[in-house]
Amino acid sequence: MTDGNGSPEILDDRPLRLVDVNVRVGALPLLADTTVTMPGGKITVIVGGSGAGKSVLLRVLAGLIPRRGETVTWDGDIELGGVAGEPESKPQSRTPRVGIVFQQFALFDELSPTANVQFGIDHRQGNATTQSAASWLDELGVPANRRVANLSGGQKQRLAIARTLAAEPDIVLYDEPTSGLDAASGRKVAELIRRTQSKHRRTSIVVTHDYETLLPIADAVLLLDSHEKRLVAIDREHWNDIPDRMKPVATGATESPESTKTDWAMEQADAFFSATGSALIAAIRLPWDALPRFPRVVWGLRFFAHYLRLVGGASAWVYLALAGVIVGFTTTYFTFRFLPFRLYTQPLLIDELLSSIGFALYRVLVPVLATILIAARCGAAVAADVGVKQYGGQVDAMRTLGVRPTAYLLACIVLAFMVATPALEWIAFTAARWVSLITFTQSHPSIGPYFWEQHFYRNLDAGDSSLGWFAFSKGWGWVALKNLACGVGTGAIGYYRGASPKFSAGDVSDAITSTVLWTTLYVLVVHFIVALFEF
Ligand SMILES: Nc1ncnc2c1ncn2[C@@H]1O[C@H](COP(=O)(O)OP(=O)(O)OP(=O)(O)O)[C@@H](O)[C@H]1O
Repeated sequence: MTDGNGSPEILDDRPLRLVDVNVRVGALPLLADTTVTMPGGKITVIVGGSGAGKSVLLRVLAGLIPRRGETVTWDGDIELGGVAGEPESKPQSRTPRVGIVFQQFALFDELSPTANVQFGIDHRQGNATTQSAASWLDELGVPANRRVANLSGGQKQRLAIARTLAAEPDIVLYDEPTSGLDAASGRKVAELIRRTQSKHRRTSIVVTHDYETLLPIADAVLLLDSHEKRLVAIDREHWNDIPDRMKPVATGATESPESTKTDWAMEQADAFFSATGSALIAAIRLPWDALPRFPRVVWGLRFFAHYLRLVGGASAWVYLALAGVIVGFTTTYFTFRFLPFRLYTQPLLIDELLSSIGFALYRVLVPVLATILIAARCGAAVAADVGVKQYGGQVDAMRTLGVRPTAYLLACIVLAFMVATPALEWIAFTAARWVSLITFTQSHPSIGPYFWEQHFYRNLDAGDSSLGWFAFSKGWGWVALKNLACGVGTGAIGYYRGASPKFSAGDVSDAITSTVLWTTLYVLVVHFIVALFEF
């Protein structure tokens, strides 16, 4: 949808209207039967005491909280643009899009400032080229050649604003835009919001308790009254009274009544069944959700490269090679070292033992060891990456840009595991067979490497060894099956544990721990089940 100039049509003059909206946290209301209109093309500042529910309301407006959310629930109507029933209301040509500038910025740390803005541009509504990423950075005064992690708080804030505006939303929500900034920087951010709002004509809604800094840029002010549980419009002549009306919510006002042991047990059982149900649904949906249907192919490839580096990077090669060295040495050295009645049995069994070692390493030991190590190391890495993105708001930022997080994250993670798991296992097996050869020739100097080679591969020989042992030997299909089943499952568990709601850094750490637990258990079960059919 574009205007006459080829730029996307912006529904800039449409009001945002809440009709009979109720918002609850658990059983306790934050908003009750609230009907209010926020003017289109203007800045509305929503103020309220600490804990009144401003951030929850903003997330409801951004579409980030479903009506029947886990803790927060809401009902009523939110009309984004166009007031139903009013004669002057224009017909709505498309669903208006809401952009949000998150309190904690929600920037992609692994991308450059330019790439962060480009992500917004590439996922905007409509295809017309308007402003480039470089000119957005220039306009908002963000250095392009610095890592995102090294930007100051104010620069990150401006970059977050640039990314949100670059996606050309119809309505821009700002969550506590001056929090964490000193008074001078706060004023600069307020001026910036005013300036960009005048230039880009978006309906802007700013949620804050820093009324002193943000009231000067307000066209309208709403107070989130925590006693009446309503949004109350404050006329300009009463703006001076706002500090008196912004009482913090009394401690315990939103706390549940003291819970009993039975309640606690019920909650735990509820949480268990709900988690099990979600896991089952996720497992059923996995083939569909993990299909690489990228909204933009170039971004799909970028996320794939990121996860391939994370899962199959150089440190993983070294890790798996070391594991191969250890398993290659122990199997070869100790088999002969502790052979009973060695003097008599070794001459009889030496060739059989070598071919058994080769078979066991290739079909069982290296696959089990490698996939367990991959599950722990790479599963944890993915859970940490996605967990930080969930906690830091990047997953929500994707949603507000109209991108399903599974499209880039889950699909790319699963693909990365499908590529990296066989490659890492090949590294482990290669290390194991070389070390087995060295160990054998060192411990049996009179026999030599030719004997080892003749017998180590005997049970694996598929008749064509010209293209390498891993993929063209007997039973490689079983090895590949175990690799893929373990890789896909590990990636999916890491993603879903990371993407579950996170309210603290501790939740991220819990997700990593539980990922290691579940992925390693899962891998053991896969090997057990496959072994029943394989042997
Ligand atoms: N997921 C959740 N689970 C339980 N309680 C929640 C959740 N999210 C918000 N709350 C509760 O809802 C209330 C409103 O929270 P919210 O973060 O919206 O307040 P706020 O007005 O933004 O406060 P502040 O200005 O201090 O950030 C608080 O009592 C908070 O503890």
